[in-house]
Formats: sequence, structure tokens, C-alpha cells
Amino acid sequence: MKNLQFESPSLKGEINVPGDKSISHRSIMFGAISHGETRVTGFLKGDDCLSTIDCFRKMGVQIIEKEDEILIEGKGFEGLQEPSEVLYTGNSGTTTRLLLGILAGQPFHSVITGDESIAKRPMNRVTAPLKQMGAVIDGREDGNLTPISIRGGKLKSFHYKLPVASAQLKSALILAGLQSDEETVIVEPEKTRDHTEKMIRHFGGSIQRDGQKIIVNGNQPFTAKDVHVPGDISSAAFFLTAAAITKNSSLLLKGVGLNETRTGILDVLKKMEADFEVTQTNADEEPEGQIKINSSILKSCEIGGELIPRLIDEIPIIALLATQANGQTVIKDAEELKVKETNRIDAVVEELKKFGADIHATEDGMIINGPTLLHGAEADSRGDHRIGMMLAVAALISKGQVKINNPECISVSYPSFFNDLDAVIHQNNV
Ligand SMILES: O=C(O)C1=C[C@@H](OP(=O)(O)O)[C@@H](O)[C@H](O)C1
Ligand SMILES: C=C(OP(=O)(O)O)C(=O)O
Repeated sequence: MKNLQFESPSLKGEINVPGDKSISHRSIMFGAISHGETRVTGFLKGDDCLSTIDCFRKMGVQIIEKEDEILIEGKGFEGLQEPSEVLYTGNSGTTTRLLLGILAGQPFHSVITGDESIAKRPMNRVTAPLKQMGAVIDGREDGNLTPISIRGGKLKSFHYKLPVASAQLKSALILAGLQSDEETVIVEPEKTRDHTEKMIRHFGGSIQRDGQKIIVNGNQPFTAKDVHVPGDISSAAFFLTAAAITKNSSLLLKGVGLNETRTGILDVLKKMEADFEVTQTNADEEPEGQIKINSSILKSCEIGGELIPRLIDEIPIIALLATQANGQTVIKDAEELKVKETNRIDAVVEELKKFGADIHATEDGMIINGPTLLHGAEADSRGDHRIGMMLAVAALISKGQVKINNPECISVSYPSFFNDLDAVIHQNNV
């Protein structure tokens, strides 16, 4: 339980945003399936990414964790070994789904399982196409739910239209396709984060994109290459919101990843007329920059369509932002929120109602009327890191005490969240 109470806090100063979770996962995976030593800097030592390291170690990959870098001794796809233990993916959907794609091409048996949240998340979207490619997969509900066992092997050429816009599904199929002798063609309904594609090119491979179609050939050799992980814009989103909705705030967020498949939150801040400025500091394949944001007078907006995959993990904090915007904000086309760490439509709506927010759930999102004065509440992260951080930011503008149940889960994606928050708060703490 975390008790928070603030008196008109302002946020001032700088934050070095911790490493991007999606890129950190992929740095370990590509380091492992390439040949030679990969050095990763900026790696996010959050629980989810540590689960990825643990699974690859169980497959015989040597990974050394140092204070500020990770060293991976890559052995290629062919160097992965049959694990003698269950591969435990913790709370991480990304680890579970991408690993299934890698294991689909491996001629050995393994079992994947995770925590109680993972046990409820649909894996069919990945296991069904992987079975069609030739992997032997079983699990609860015919391979939909963990624990899942998989025996991979030779994979067939595959053309597949993704039924949902999911970077995890796309990436799992790409990782399987890389182990096939033939071509894999994937069509996505909407463009999702493209870190896997960028990693392939970074490690010396090739992958083509033609509109919504992605084409990848198997049997590509990957060569180790150092990876610099930029800061996670999904983590920065909590502080962007915190600064925008508190009075007399001015924050500088440094080292933020600006991959355009991830910057939907910036589009929303623009639509809401927030007072912020982005300066790109490098134009690498994964661009990076800094964002200066001040207290803002916000306007409501509509969020849906192609924007959704570009901000899917930011919706809980965007909902809080919307409680402080003038007018009605409508979030739609976001059914995918129901199959995250929690049902994030229900979790956001039910938890924010406890603070007095004017918010209600719809089939594919939520409707929020603002601005509303929030009051203290006893709230629950429900074991979902993004809900936990959203509640902590809500506490900044709530009159009275806020109690957050199970704040520990925040370490999944942002272990230093409360330290960073403490460092930028200027207030009369009660
Ligand atoms: O590929 C990734 O790294 C991720 C993709 C998204 O999930 P979906 O692919 O299920 O949309 C996102 O919600 C998750 O936090 C990370
Ligand atoms: C949905 C998330 O992660 P994952 O799917 O990897 O558990 C998230 O980080 O918000």
C-alpha cells in the first residue's frame, strides 16, 4: 500500500527517462540470435525485461548484467538449447508472445508459463498461426492459455493477414519467418510499433514493407552489433501528463524515444493544446529527443483509428489527462485494452470513478467529461503497472489522501518511478 497526499504540487526539473521496454526485450532476443557479442546500453532493468534475460539464459545464452550495460554472447538461432526448466515469462506479454515465435522454429521442446495475469491473456492469436506454419503447440484451451508447450521445427512459407493490430503478434510471426526456408508475408490492419523490423536491419538483415504488407525471408545471418536503447515514451507519458495537469510545472524529459510508431501521445497533447516542445537530439534508426512540457490548459479531443496502436499503452494516463481537459474526450477503437495486464477499460473507468472523475466505459474505449476536481480515494493498481502509475499521477491533483494498493507492480516497466517523481515534486508534502 502506498499513501500519497499533496498540497498543490508543482513539477520542476529534469528526468532521464528509463529505457524503452519494447526495444530492451528485442535487444536481448536479437543479441541471442545473432553471432558474436552484443553490448546493450540504456537497457531497462524492469521485471519484464529481466524475465526475457532469464528465459534466454535457460536456453543456454550467456548474458552478463553490468551496472550500465548488458553483454550477450550470441550463438545464432541454431545455438539455442533445449531448456531443462520451464521458461517463466512473469507478467510480460511481449516476452511470452515473441518467445513463442522464436521457439516455433527450434527443434526442441519447451514450456512457457507466466504469472496469473499472463495466464488470462489470449495466446491463440500467436499460437494458431504458428501451428499453421508447422509448430506443434499445446496448452490450456487448445493452446490459447499458458502454460503452453511447444515443439518447433521446420516451418513452411506463410502469408497471413493479422486479425488485430498487434506488434507482438507481428513480431512473433516475423521471428518464426526468419527461421523458415521461404518467404513470410504479413499484412497488418494498422501500422504498429516497428522495433522488430528496425532490429533486423540493425543486426545486418533485411525486411521489406510495402504499404501494410511486410515481407521477410528466412535463413538470414545476423551479426552482433551494439544497441543503444532510447528512453521509453510510454514511461515519459506519466510525467508529460503530470506536468500538464499540475500548476506552475515545467519539466524537461531527456532521452525520449521518438519512433513515429510510438508518438501518438504527442499527437494527443497537440490536439489537447498542451504547452510542450520536442527537440530531436539524434536521428538514428530509433530517434531520440527531449520534451519540455509546462502546465497546460487542455481541450478535449477524439482518439481512435490509426492513432490507437501508436499510443495503446498510454491510454490509462491519457484518460486521466482527459479528466482535466475542457469538454468531452472520446477514446474509441481500443478493444485491445481488454486483453492487457488487466482489462484496462474497466480498470481505468472503475478506478478513476473512485476519485470523482466523470468517465464511463464503452464497448471499445471510454468517454470522459472534464474538467473535474478529483478527491482522495483508496485505489487499486490491480497488479497492472500502468494503472498503478496513473493512480500515482492522479494523486498529484486529488484533494485528500490517496491510497494505492499493490504499487510494487510498477517495477514491471519503471522501477525508479517513485524516485523520479520525488525528485521533481515541489510542494508542501502533508
Ligand atoms: O511489441 C511490443 O513490444 C508491445 C506491443 C503492444 O502489445 P500488442 O502487440 O498486444 O498490441 C504493447 O501493448 C506492449 O506493451 C508492447
Ligand atoms: C501491455 C503491456 O505489456 P505486455 O503486453 O508486454 O505485458 C504494457 O507494458 O503496457
